[in-house]
Amino acid sequence: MSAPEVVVHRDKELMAKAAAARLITKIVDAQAARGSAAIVLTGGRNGNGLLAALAEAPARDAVDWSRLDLWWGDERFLPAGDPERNDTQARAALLDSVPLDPARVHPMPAADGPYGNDPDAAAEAYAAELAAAAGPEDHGPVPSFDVLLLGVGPDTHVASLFPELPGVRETERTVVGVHGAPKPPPTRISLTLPAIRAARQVWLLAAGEDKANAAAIALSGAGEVQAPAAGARGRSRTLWLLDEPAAAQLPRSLYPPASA
Ligand SMILES: O=C1O[C@H](COP(=O)(O)O)[C@@H](O)[C@H](O)[C@H]1O
Repeated sequence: MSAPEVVVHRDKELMAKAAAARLITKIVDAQAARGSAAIVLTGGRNGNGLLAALAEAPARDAVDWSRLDLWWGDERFLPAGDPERNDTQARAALLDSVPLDPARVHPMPAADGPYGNDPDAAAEAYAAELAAAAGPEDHGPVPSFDVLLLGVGPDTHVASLFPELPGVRETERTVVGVHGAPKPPPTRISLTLPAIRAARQVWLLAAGEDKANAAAIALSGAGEVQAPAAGARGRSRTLWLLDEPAAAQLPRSLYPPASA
């Protein structure tokens, strides 16, 4: 697992634009090297901000959208199309405006879908979908995602892994149903830390002063059960993309001066 690297941008708009540019480059490189790319999307303000910036970026046309696999790191377990679902928000921010192959877009099941109102069955089904997409070259029953995006909550949650809840302690399953999440809605589906750690690169996004304490805790040696963001690491790279307000409580030793 890789050690965290920190990049700080002036404000959240610049952070979103820079992250979008970085993601376009990663996708283009992966498609050139392997024919396709696999990305895991996150919900939340910063994840959606990145997608909106990507939609606006002229370089988005460098991506072959038909050779891109999209997965989700977590989902709010609500009916399909609900405005609070992460996939609904991602479609509005970017996905509806690019020529994706629908067969390569893998939303997590909805609460009015084939598993009914059973998030555990829905999580099991998503784990099976991931396992079916994994090949012998992959590291376990999930594909080797090129980039896995994560927003960081003010309480250090990532995906829908919240401090001290059972999901963050999971060591076997790749996807779990989440019950009683402290952030609404209480019922969710989430990748687990073992699934997150199968990604080549994990990028954690945090902007705004309400994220400063979470970033400082997670980057200062906290345990992953108390601070799930601390356990989110990529196999080859773990990148924290912050704006200055979110980085305000970090020791300066953690990042070089003023990235643009
Ligand atoms: O509920 C969620 O929250 C986190 C963080 O969101 P933010 O708005 O505080 O940035 C998000 O990463 C996750 O996907 C989402 O379901």
